[in-house]
Amino acid sequence: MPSATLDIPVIDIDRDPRTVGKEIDETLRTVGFFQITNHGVDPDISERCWQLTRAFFDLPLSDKLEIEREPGGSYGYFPVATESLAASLDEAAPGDLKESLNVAATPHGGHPFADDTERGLFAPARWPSALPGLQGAWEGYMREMRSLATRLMSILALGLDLPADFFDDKVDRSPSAQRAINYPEQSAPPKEGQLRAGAHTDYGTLTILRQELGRGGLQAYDGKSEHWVDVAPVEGAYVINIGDLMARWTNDRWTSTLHRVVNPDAGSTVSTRRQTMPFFFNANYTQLVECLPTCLGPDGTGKYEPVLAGPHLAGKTMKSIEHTTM
Ligand SMILES: O=C(O)CCC(=O)C(=O)O
Ligand SMILES: [Fe+2]
Repeated sequence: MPSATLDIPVIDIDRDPRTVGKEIDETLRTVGFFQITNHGVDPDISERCWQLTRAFFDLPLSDKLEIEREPGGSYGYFPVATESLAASLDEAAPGDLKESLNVAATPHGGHPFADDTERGLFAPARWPSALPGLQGAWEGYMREMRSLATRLMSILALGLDLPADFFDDKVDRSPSAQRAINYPEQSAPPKEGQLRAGAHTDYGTLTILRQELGRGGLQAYDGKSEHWVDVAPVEGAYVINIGDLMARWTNDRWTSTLHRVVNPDAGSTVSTRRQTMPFFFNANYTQLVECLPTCLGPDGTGKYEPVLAGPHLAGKTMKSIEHTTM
């Protein structure tokens, strides 16, 4: 049952970055989710990408399967129910009622890969021959997302009392990923325990999600009241949350909040198809993630062992695909 106890704020980020950083710090200590407006993303680039993505999901399955995820890979087209996000938290669950398209960031500035896992996180994208405009539209949108993510990281740094450029050299070769999800109409009832997206936390530093106006379903978990709370779509806004790596980096000052996407009411007379586009931003593959200097505990230490960002991410991603019960 959704509850009104937890407020998911809408934050105008086109103000003094230090003030915005402090508001975000407050939010990430409690809710873990917020929405942003005045974010500067070019609306034409965003809209073109959104519409072409809808056209991709409308293609015949055979055209989409042309770029199906390769065994062992984490990019490309995932047909309905081939991934279970709850499995990333070791919960056995049926596959999520969604299909998705997943594209890796292009490598930045020709840096050598540390190993094959890093190479895999930057796997070259494949595009459907039936929709030639899709590649250009996605590349433009991913540039917008990367620049917004970098700006947000600098606001987050200020919120943590760190210099504005603190994260710059720690995320400039980030193996980020753009994903688009289509949650189709549900003509048959879901299986027991089957959701549009099972309860999970995100894995990396930051997620920037565009969702569809008037088609809800995303819910965040409020640990205090033990209720799921709707993240209602707001016109022109992006939903922002942090992932596990960022929570670890901040020594749990900030929360990587559990979230899920619930099924629409059965027998709805209006369309319940829903599209979203989350952009997952990460830290550089070889970045050592150890407690930030402003987040140390009272005894001057952090509670977690340092980890390398890349292998931490790769381990989580594969779990959600390999442990899906179909
Ligand atoms: O589609 C949504 O609203 C959320 C999707 C999500 O949480 C994810 O893909 O990690
Ligand atoms: Fe998520």
